[in-house]
Amino acid sequence: MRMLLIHSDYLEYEVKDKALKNPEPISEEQKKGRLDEVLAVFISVEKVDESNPDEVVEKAVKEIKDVAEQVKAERVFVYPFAHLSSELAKPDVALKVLQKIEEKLKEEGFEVKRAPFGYYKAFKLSCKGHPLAELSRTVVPSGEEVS
Ligand SMILES: NCC(=O)N[C@H]1[C@@H](O)[C@H](n2cnc3c(N)ncnc32)O[C@@H]1CO
Repeated sequence: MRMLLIHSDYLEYEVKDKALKNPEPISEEQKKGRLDEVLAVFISVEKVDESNPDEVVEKAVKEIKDVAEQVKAERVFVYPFAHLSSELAKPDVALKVLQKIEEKLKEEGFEVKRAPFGYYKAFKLSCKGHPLAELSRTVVPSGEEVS
């Protein structure tokens, strides 16, 4: 899994078109979303993660929590982003992984939004620009190597 973490004044998105034949069903309300004072986490779930999705969820949540504590962010935006890897996991595995990351971050006490899966979306992002505002992390199941 590849993650790009951007500490932001805000992230807002608007769903445009379907990017998959069967995107995640969403309500009218989910077609637009915004969070202020947020750690935006753009995530590409990778094929290597399919060998142990639950473990990669645990590792990702640990990394996100660690960065959020460092930058003092109480909100996290989980954003599916198929552009950080050339070896993507299948959509059904990727969606489940992203849903579990959202759920675990909420259990940790964060306010969390997750952008809809399987769509092209317009988005606006305001990066804060401090030294820890732009970070990347890679997590893989144990025993797998990072390519
Ligand atoms: N920016 C627009 C977009 O990325 N759209 C992506 C994601 O929302 C989602 N998606 C599909 N596979 C994956 C994956 N392995 N990891 C993350 N998202 C995925 O499906 C869309 C088409 O790939």
